[in-house]
Amino acid sequence: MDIPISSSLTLNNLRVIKVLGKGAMGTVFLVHDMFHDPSALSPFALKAVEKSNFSSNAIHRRARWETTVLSRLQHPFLPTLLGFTENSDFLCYAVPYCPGGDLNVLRYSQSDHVFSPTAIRFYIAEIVLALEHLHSLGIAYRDLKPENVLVQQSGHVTLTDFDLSTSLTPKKNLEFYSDPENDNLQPPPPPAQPQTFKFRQFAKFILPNKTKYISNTATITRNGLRKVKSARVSPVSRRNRSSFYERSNSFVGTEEYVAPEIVRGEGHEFSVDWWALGILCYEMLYGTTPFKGKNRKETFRRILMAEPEFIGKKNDLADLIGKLLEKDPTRRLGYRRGASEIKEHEFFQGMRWDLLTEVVRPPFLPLRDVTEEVKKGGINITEYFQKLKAPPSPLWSPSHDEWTNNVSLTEF
Ligand SMILES: Nc1ncnc2c1ncn2[C@@H]1O[C@H](COP(=O)(O)OP(=O)(O)OP(=O)(O)O)[C@@H](O)[C@H]1O
Repeated sequence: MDIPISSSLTLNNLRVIKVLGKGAMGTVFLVHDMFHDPSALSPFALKAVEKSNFSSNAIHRRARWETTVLSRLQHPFLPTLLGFTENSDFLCYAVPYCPGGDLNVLRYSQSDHVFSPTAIRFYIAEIVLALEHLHSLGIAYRDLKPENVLVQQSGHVTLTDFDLSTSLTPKKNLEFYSDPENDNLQPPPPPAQPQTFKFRQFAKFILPNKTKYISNTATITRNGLRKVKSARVSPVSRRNRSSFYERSNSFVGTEEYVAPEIVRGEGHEFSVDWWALGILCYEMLYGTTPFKGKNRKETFRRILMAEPEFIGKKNDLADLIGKLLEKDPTRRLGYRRGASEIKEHEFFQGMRWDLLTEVVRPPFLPLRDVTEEVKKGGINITEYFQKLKAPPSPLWSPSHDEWTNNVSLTEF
């Protein structure tokens, strides 16, 4: 069953099934449209960013930038913007729901907390195609990590979280974009065409429940699962910018995943994503990142100085990782010819890149559906937000836009 969703969301029609996750920017809900989809056959993810968090302007810029990026994406391994709306207190946007959790959760569900080389080959190949598409649009992702690789109902991947991405190509190719590091903010253009939701039958969630923060950079879930948070360091001013080929000097990303050129504060470009891909491969293979130190300072020192350690006989995967973790970005695999260089590596020998989307038996498939959760009922998202504000005034009426600036989203 396909349900057309218009680019403009009607918040009053949305019912929250559950909270999917929270990040630095906002809360992501699983919702369904009570008007178009009363049985919740096609739930979708709604990210709500609270405008009272916009104090420094940085979150505001990044949220708008993320919607702008999402509105341009048309790729099977990247999300599409299904709808967008905002009022005085919230900015909300909808993307397809990924019921399989993220690669971090999935890795912890494996024996020994590592993936088989076959699974790594599948996931990394899809991520390479997603990054290739982003780079072709002039977007460096800059936040690749297992937590940002979600698993769709089909078992294929979707990258999420584009607020740290940036445009690196000439502005003439990016006329709709407003890079968060520039002042020129534009509202996102509507999705190119009405999107449709496919009927989804779920079997199992692998999402963690509540998380408990242990530091600025990591959380531990109830299952003892480690979840790395983005190490967001304020952007520094740009340098070394040529009119044709822009380089970003922002210091962004998750500390164990940041490339040496970012640590050094040098300008960086698309190859930071190929570095992060190397870290991701390593973590999927060994269950730990290669340069992790006791603290951020030591991690950064190791990123700059240490070589990755490989266990056992060096194979194609280890060779690929070594070439992606080249400290000099100009010698890193992917620097000269982008994704093509990575696709040509021996690890991917025999890979039918054009048929990846056709793979019907990916390594893991989400198993359980959300029927039970939907049966429990949900809450109208407008009511949800209203519950979070200060006690309503006697003059309050549901038709008024009454959200205050001080509400904070919490789990219900
Ligand atoms: N489409 C989706 N389907 C299922 N879960 C999702 C989806 N999008 C986001 N989530 C969940 O919500 C969490 C937070 O989402 P997201 O990373 O986009 O928020 P954020 O505020 O930008 O986070 P961060 O602090 O990492 O920047 C994700 O880690 C994931 O668990």
